[in-house]
Amino acid sequence: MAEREVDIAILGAGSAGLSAFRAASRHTDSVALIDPGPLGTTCARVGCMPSKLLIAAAEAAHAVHEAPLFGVHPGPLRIDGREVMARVRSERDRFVGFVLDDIAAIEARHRIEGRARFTGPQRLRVDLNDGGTLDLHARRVVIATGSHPALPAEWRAALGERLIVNDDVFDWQDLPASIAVVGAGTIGLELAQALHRLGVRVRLLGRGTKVGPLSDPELQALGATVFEAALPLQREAAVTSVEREGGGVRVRWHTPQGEHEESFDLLLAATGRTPNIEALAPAAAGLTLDEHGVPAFDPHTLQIGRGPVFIAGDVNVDRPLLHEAADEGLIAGDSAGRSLTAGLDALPPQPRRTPLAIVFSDPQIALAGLSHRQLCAAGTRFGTGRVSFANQGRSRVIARNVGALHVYGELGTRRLLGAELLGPAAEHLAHLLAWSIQRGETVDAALAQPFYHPVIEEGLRTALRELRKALDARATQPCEGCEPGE
Ligand SMILES: Cc1cc2nc3c(=O)[nH]c(=O)nc-3n(C[C@H](O)[C@H](O)[C@H](O)COP(=O)(O)OP(=O)(O)OC[C@H]3O[C@@H](n4cnc5c(N)ncnc54)[C@H](O)[C@@H]3O)c2cc1C
Ligand SMILES: NC(=O)c1ccc[n+]([C@@H]2O[C@H](COP(=O)([O-])OP(=O)(O)OC[C@H]3O[C@@H](n4cnc5c(N)ncnc54)[C@H](O)[C@@H]3O)[C@@H](O)[C@H]2O)c1
Repeated sequence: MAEREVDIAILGAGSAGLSAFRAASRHTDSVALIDPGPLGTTCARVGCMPSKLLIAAAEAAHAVHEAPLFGVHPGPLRIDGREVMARVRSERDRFVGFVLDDIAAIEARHRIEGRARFTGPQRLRVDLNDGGTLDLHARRVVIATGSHPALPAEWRAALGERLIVNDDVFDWQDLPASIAVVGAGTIGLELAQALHRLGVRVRLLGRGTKVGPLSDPELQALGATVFEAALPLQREAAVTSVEREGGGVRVRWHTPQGEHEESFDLLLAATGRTPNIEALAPAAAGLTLDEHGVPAFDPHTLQIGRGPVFIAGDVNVDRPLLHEAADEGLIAGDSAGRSLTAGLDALPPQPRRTPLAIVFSDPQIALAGLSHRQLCAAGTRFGTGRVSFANQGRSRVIARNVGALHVYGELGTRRLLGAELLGPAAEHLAHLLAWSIQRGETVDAALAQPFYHPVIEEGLRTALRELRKALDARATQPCEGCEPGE
């Protein structure tokens, strides 16, 4: 068995691991980047990029479908599933290719192709892809192993290859005729709506009342109404049985309205993700996992306790988004590198960006800064500025006048704290809001910025004016609808 010593071992060459490698390499040349593959990152291979490619095709189909509203009649819509999927795959491959080029540019002595697990606090065993084994002594370890789809084991046993996850969708040669999508979180909503718009018979089953990540009760209720109108969605749907039926699947579920059953070609499980940590044998490194299956860590150093192990990206479950994974990788790699000389006890905390999350549904959903739930949980005294997009000028002009925006500001300081929205151009409005929040701006400073006419940002101005009124009147948010203890 081969043996080796390194200063820093990085487990996983995804978005977090690659950032960690770059940051760690500024401190020492003795860095090993370990991954069994397939390489190319979740984001580029089976996540952000291919899902947005599928959504882009769906938006094109939807634009044709909606064109008669403007008096434009393009003729019968024909969707060629093979062509749709060919573009998704080829553009996906292009994005993956860039990542593979970056990895290939890393000197071979730094790269280890294999699957790592702990055998001791600073010891790793790597099952090499070539069949060999490597025992590695690493002074520091960065865990950046990502996550995998979580799905009920009994569904896999019952459905075999008819049960799919997001990874499978992006390798399709053609679109299926029908699909049940279980889980109305971010992945379920994005993929179900895209497939629906591409002519696939879809049924999206959400087990709760909520659709997507909105936490503001008013917006949650609006979101449920909007998405129930936009696609075949059933909420409070508990799947009671799944079984093979001919070449497809038979799904039965229960809702407050009664029992339901329907047949589909496939069942797509979009039921959340599990961190890739158990297989690392964390106990061997002395790491204990909390109820979410992750060890306690400092989000400003990514250090686990005061030990030699750091954890970055989706594997720590904290902020499972691409830009956060990249940031966390940088912080973890840098902290691990600094600790080689500075020791493990007082690593400098590094700043984090204002939270920002966007769902590419239609209408888009976005959260910036602190969510309504977080503000309630912290007992913050805040006011809310609201705007509906129903009669917002530019939104109506382009027939995208669906949704609403809530912006939260602190009573007293008048600082913007957070926002939640569902509506047109939410991806852009959320950036403006996140940037203002990060700069520590008050509602008055935000309103002093220029607003053109006629633009969707004028809706944001209306919400800010409403917030100013609420703060002037000292009207605080009573936190109605927040669950006890939140
Ligand atoms: C369908 C979908 C759509 C998404 N859309 C968006 C979006 O639009 N915007 C956004 O911001 N985020 C999006 N995300 C989330 C985003 O993709 C992730 O947050 C991000 O890719 C996480 O990066 P990571 O480095 O933590 O994990 P990964 O990129 O998954 O990297 C983990 C690496 O660890 C390796 N590994 C695993 N186990 C071991 C081991 N034992 N030893 C060594 N290596 C190991 C794996 O092979 C992998 O290469 C989406 C995710 C999905 C699934
Ligand atoms: N646009 C984006 O930025 C984007 C897109 C996709 C994914 N992501 C990231 O990936 C993460 C994971 O997404 P996700 O959709 O897998 O997780 P999620 O937590 O958003 O949604 C999972 C959903 O599945 C439901 N669920 C779980 N078990 C179920 C069951 N047995 N039956 C029915 N429903 C069940 C949950 O109630 C939840 O609503 C997101 O939190 C997000 O950070 C981001």
